[in-house]
Amino acid sequence: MEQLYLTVALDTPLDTCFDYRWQGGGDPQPGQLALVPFGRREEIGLIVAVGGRTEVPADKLKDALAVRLQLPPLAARWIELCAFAADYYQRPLGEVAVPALPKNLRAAKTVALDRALKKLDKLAPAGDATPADAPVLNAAQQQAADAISEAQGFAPLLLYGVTGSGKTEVYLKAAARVLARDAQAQVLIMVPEINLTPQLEQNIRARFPGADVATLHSGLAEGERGLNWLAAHLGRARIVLGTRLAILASLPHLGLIIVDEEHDPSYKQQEGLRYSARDLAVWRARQLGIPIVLGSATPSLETWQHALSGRYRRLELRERASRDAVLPKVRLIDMERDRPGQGLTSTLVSAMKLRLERGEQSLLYLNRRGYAPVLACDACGWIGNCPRCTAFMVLHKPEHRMRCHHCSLELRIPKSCPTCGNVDLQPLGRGTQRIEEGLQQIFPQARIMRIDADSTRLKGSAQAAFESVHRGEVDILIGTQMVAKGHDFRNLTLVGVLNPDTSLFSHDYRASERLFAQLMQVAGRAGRAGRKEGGNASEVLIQTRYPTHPLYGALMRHDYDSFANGLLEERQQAGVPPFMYQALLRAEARELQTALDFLQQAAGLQPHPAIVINDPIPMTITRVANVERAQLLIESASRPALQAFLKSWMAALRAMKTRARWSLEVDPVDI
Ligand SMILES: Nc1ncnc2c1ncn2[C@@H]1O[C@H](COP(=O)(O)OP(=O)(O)OP(=O)(O)O)[C@@H](O)[C@H]1O
Ligand SMILES: [Zn+2]
Repeated sequence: MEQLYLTVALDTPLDTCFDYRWQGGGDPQPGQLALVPFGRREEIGLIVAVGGRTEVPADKLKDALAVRLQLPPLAARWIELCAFAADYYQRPLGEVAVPALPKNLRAAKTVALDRALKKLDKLAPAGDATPADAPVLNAAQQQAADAISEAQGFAPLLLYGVTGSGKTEVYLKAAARVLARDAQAQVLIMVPEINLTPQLEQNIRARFPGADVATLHSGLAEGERGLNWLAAHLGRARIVLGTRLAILASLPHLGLIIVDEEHDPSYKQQEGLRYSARDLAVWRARQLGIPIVLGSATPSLETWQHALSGRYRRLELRERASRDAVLPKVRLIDMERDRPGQGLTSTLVSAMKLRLERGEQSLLYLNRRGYAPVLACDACGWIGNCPRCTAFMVLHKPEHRMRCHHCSLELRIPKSCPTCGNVDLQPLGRGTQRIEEGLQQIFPQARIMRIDADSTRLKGSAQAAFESVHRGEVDILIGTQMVAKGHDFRNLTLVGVLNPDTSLFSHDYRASERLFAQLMQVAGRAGRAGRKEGGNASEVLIQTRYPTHPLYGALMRHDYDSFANGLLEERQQAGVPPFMYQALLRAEARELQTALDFLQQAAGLQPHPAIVINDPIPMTITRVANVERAQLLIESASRPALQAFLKSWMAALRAMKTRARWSLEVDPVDI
């Protein structure tokens, strides 16, 4: 028999694939997984080619140890998707494809894989229970759903619908049609946060009792994640609901992609392979020639620009869906006139009181967790800095700790000032914990709940918290952006926004886009069910020192269109994305100078006429966990030119000798 060689992609920074001899029999296919010796370890890799020849000399060639023949190969289309991502984000194929697989499948032993396959085999197919009733779509929803179903081939559609306009129903209708048309078709529905999956999952299962539904997100236990991944890969799961990592799932019969809240920053992976799941989703839809729906009340400027230029088709839902529901009235509270006590103005307190009397819920939004952002000494001016970062230690009172939000260091709260001994240390500013404490004093009878990253550390606690809000066991909810998006609160008629001003004057040109989206989203949690008999009109109260700022003006008018158009004009004049393409080279070292020197050298490697290479600068938070960090911004008006430059530049960077650790990010969002 002819000798077989496997070309295998491995999860390593070396930008190449590796050949192995295969003497094990069977019929290994590209797209299957192989266990191979690599250095001193054994690793699972993806077989990208199987052939009868290799360039590697016989004495250098090693044997592959095993091939997972029981696992049907990943489709060529899937490998192409990974190869595209690898190419675009300047990574080797193996660093994209292998980590995209669930851990259980990548294990050196096959117990977990075999068990999962057996379990799936035995699992009864989804039943034929009667689907839950769907509301009758309104005319705008119907039109949007029709447009999606009628789309032929690759069709990017922006579903631009105000908060509470019933975008979910449009997704479900479009999904139902795809599933009905083709007995194998699969639909991928993506949401930005794990917290949003349970509510939607329940909804989907009730609506599609005959279809297998699989969820994919980082909150799942390994076993379950492996099982769900396999269900998708084997074509069993007809609907896959997931967060950003689901974009790299194997879906051999994918017929429709839906990206809910497409503007959400969570779609951007911020470590390792820094990909945009939304951008990859669009690429995947194009590759497969299928429709993709990007849904949002506040589309990203990138998507908005594509809709304006006609590359994406815009479908609109201008009205709220529930009977009698209208968008809430937005009012600004001038904090110079109505001075807050405990962080809350009297206007806001009265509005909350009214809700309590009527048995309606209020939501307070403050994007800052902890008790106070800093602890200080009035006597000598000492401030509680993190010893390892250029950042303050955040006071966490219920946990009796000072915490650094950058390196996670925890310290005891000092009883007295470390410099002068003063025992009267003052917390400055307010986080969610301190607001919660104030609320308990103002409304001792009210049921108050705080939802933020600290209150929901335990697995399942976030879901439990949201469920109790939905059940009406909470009168006042205080939270960070976790509570702002997506949730369909039915009895909430007041939203109070605390302290949004800090983002108004940020040096980051994306800050106002983000702030506006956040405020519109959180405002959108109020008044979704329509006005009850004798109930309050829903309202949003924003505490600000800048009541005349145009951003707030646009917010009061619920006018995303002109706000977005205005921002796009500014961006075009300033020559920033989406009118410019960027990449960011980051370097870290013990000494800042080492990082800066590396970047300086990198900047001088290859001048290029279509590329602007800026000066290296220290990052805003320069030191994190005793590591100094600097960055270098690369820009070009042409994406292909930038891509071509990065390719050869990366090769040159890899050849450089430096003590700095570095990484490249394409389309960075935090600069
Ligand atoms: N045609 C309809 N008739 C009556 N109620 C509807 C209809 N469509 C949707 N709804 C209800 O309207 C509410 C809001 O819908 P949904 O949560 O889908 O809004 P959304 O557009 O996703 O909003 P957001 O952008 O704020 O997440 C839900 O409670 C939903 O059940
Ligand atoms: Zn720190």
